[in-house]
Amino acid sequence: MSLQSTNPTETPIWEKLTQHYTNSQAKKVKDLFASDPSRAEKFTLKWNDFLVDFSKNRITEETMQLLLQLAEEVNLADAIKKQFDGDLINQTEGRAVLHTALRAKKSDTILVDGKNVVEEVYQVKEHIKAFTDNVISGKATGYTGKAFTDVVNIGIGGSDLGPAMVVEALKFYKNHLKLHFVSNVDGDHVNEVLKELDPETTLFVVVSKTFTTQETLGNATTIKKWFLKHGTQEDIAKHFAAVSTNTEAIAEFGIAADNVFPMWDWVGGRFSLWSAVGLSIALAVGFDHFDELLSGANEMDEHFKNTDFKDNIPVVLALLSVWYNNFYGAETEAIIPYAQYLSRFSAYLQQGIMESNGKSVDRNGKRVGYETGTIIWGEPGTNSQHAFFQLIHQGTKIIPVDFIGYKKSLHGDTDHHNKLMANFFAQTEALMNGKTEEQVREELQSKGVSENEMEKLSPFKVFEGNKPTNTILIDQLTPKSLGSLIALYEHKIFVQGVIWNIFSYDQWGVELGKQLAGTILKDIQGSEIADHDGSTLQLLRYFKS
Ligand SMILES: O=P(O)(O)OC[C@H]1O[C@](O)(CO)[C@@H](O)[C@@H]1O
Repeated sequence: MSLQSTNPTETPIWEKLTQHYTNSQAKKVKDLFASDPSRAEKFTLKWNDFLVDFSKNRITEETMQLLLQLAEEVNLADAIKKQFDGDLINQTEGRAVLHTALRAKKSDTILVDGKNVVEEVYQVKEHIKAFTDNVISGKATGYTGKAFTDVVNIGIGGSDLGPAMVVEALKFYKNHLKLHFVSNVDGDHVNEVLKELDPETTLFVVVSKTFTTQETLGNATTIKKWFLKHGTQEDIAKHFAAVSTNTEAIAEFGIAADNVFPMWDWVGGRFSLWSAVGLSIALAVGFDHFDELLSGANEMDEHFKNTDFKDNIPVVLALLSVWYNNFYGAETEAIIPYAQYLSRFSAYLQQGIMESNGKSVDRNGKRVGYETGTIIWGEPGTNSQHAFFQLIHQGTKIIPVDFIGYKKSLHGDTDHHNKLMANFFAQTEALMNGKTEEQVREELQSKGVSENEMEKLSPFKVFEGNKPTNTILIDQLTPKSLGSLIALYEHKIFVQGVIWNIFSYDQWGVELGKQLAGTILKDIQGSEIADHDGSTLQLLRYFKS
């Protein structure tokens, strides 16, 4: 069954939201705090070990009521049900969207074409456990009988970013295996990784949902050639594993059937780290930690599925994002984790969010008349403060920011953690309150600055404030809380897609470039160059000369 197809701008509430936006412009968030002592509490959600404070947004209770009404009018509840039930909501590819089934409970039943996919998921999980236990314990060995020391994940996009992000995020929980990731077709990437490896003790995991991706097949072939300079064709069975829906292509590549992990077409690449695509995660931190990651995601799934929209973290964050994107014209959102371990988190979400909601055609196939997907960017705090926060504080653009931090550190050094978190809290406070001219003058006066100098300097030192932020404060970075955090953003993506009436689970926009690269490769390798525009022709001729 397909999703209801109503454009948000056609809902009765849209006009009211537009008016509400116009009427609320004069209000500053810091004044709203002054007039309402319970504001922080009103706009905070507590769930498991998460605290989500969204009170520093340009919202009132009325704003939230109207946005929640929007969620009703686009029939979000029905859309959520359809997704979890395995309806074919990825209509342009005729597929169900069931990354949630990958972290479902063993007792759950989720039917696709009349078959309970949870049973298959658990069979593959057993396989992942057995395989990773053997590699980690040293029971599985390389072709000379030595235990594995290194693992290389060969994949790109969803077959790289998720595993790479999580392996980095869970570094604290890691075992002795050294993980490497090869994604870029640029030979520098694979060559630099190969320099570090011993063929006798390295395991290669080729991850490609389709097993047709140029970059991944190119890198896998280069690595296979390198390996065959040391081991034999037969030894490949010990050193290569693969994850894909395309089992025939894997067999052709020469990978032993025991080392092949299936994927399903009801899992999108960017939502696939919960499947065998996460093999390198399970290798890096052990199956039990991988399973905890999944259970954290499952708890967020339950929260999302069963909680009233007003208390539902992914729904509330999605509505706030729509508020800024569609009414304030905010084009970007920054995601700033105050956790070095989450250094790849924004890069991972760039694919998740931008590949999903970067669409300009609605579910009726018509060009949308409103803004859709936000541009996502970010780096960990405090580094980002010393890099681009200037623009967020004093630039002309409105950039909503998610601040993600942890109450307890993993390293246990209170001094470091207190300093980090002092910055975390200080930034959201500064972004909201800003600094008035009066405050600037007082400050300058106290430093003995002359009236004349003060006149000149104060405009530059004023901070407008009123910059929106969400604070996501989690108890500690554990596999479980990470699973919940990732799932939170996955559901936020879906809610926004429903509101914008777009298909979030296809990615046709990346196809054209791939096709043209195929044609141009022939131009580069052959003697003739086919017809192109003047610029491309000139560039190709210059490149070949
Ligand atoms: O896993 P595959 O099939 O190699 O695809 C890799 C990536 O390529 C894309 O299809 C497009 O970039 C992504 O959606 C996907 O994650």
